[in-house]
Amino acid sequence: MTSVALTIAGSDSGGGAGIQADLKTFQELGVFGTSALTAITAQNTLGVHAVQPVDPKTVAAQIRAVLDDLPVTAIKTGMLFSDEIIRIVAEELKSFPSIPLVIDPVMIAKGGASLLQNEAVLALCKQLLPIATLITPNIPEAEVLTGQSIHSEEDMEVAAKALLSMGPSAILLKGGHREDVPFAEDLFMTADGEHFLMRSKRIATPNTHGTGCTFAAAITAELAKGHSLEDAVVTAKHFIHAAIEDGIELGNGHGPTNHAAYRKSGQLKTKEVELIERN
Ligand SMILES: Nc1ncnc2c1ncn2[C@@H]1O[C@H](COP(=O)(O)OP(=O)(O)O)[C@@H](O)[C@H]1O
Ligand SMILES: Cc1ncc(COP(=O)(O)O)c(N)n1
Repeated sequence: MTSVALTIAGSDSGGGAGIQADLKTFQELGVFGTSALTAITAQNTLGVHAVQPVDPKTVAAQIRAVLDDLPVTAIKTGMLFSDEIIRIVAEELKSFPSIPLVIDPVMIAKGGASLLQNEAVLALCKQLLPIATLITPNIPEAEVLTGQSIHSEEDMEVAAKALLSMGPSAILLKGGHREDVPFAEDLFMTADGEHFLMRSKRIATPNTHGTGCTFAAAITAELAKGHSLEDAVVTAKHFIHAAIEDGIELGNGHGPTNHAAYRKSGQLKTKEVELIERN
């Protein structure tokens, strides 16, 4: 049977991040992608030029239209932009508690533009984190959500525990922004206390536009196919590593990753991704 995933996110006209990255990733992993658009951004590899949020009622109507008819088996959220959109998304999703929900708490684009209004952070914490199967903050997002600064593996562990206390079942704290270390290391931790690190070589490239969206979409696709959360995050790490390694030279700024790289490699699990168990 065809697996179906839903992404609730913003549009990136440049095609590297947002809903476009999510749908390409779903397709590459053999999952039928559906979407609910939260905002239109005029964006390219150099930055965000304009943001037009979608009317919250229209966001809700898109979610309902998809979930009332199609057999969605995993949902992801990306750019949500406002308090009103977050509240209405949470309200809609509360009726579907059995569908795994991945929340990527998107806040700031690589070029520095805000994709989440400051006053919406509280709604994100109160309305969405408690119903999430997994949250996937990067380091700056985890710093905003916890109010703690993160500079080391130990800081990542403390922040992950603080974020789990806000209610999600699990967290994947992405370490891509720790440019002081030669590896790209992400910490996975569940509310049940399981945790491991996923470490890969840091690739020297400016082409990292949409890495967070693509990573969370790959996890969602794997969950939609019925894989466990642990297997989904590991496969997604291989997917994003291949996509960054084979990045595409497009535009004059932060170019996109290559969503097709993992499939083209024959879904090869590279030795460059190392799992480090912790207890
Ligand atoms: N230069 C890089 N080389 C290899 N992996 C990277 C690189 N930058 C980010 N990653 C990985 O890409 C994923 C997304 O990471 P991150 O950049 O932290 O998130 P975001 O795109 O949300 O800011 C993580 O698995 C991270 O470890
Ligand atoms: C519409 C939209 N959503 C999300 C991102 C974040 O992208 P990144 O993964 O590069 O942080 C973005 N730039 N645009």
